[in-house]
Amino acid sequence: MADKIKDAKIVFVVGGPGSGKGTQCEKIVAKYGYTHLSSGDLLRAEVASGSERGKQLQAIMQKGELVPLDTVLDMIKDAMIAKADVSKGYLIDGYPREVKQGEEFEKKIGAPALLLYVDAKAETMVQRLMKRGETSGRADDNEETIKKRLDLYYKATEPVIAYYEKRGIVRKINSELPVDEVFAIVVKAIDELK
Ligand SMILES: Nc1ncnc2c1ncn2[C@H]1C[C@H](O)[C@@H](COP(=O)(O)OP(=O)(O)O)O1
Ligand SMILES: [Mg+2]
Repeated sequence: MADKIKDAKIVFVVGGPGSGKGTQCEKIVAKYGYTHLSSGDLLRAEVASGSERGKQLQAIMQKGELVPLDTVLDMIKDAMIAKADVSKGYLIDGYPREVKQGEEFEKKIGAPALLLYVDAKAETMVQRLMKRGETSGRADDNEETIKKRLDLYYKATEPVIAYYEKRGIVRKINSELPVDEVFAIVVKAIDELK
């Protein structure tokens, strides 16, 4: 099973909260038929199921903290295997959140072909999240948690970008631009893969 995954392209989509990862992933799915796996969405689905594990996860996410590494990785791997027969590629959205998560992913699943670095200014991210919070129903889209998530992003996740930059697979995407202009840059990066 894991062998099948190895043949598909793996794209890490990394960026701060509210930078526009989900928005761009949706467009990539429509154009390229990739499988979109948002670690946050997988976790929120577990919370919504009302399971005991979900309750523990919710408490962690509400504080803006990172959930245990193995939990997220197992969920991603299961979801990848479930799509292995039909998937042309995988968008791993919101993961790795820290360098260690990237290392574990590569040990258990495979190496990414590309890292899309969705880059927006902190003020932009805060504005977008506050707006999204009006309708998202997400427990972490509030001012206090947003600040913690941003701090953690700069501390834990930015080193991930530096780590993969050394391998030459990082493409920086200016996500301050309007959605379609951002996507035009994304398309160039993905087309390079072929
Ligand atoms: N380029 C862009 N210009 C303006 N708004 C954008 C944008 N990209 C995303 N948004 C909006 C859509 C959402 O309401 C909010 C957060 O986007 P998102 O895709 O949910 O971010 P993420 O998945 O990185 O947390 O910002
Ligand atoms: Mg998202």
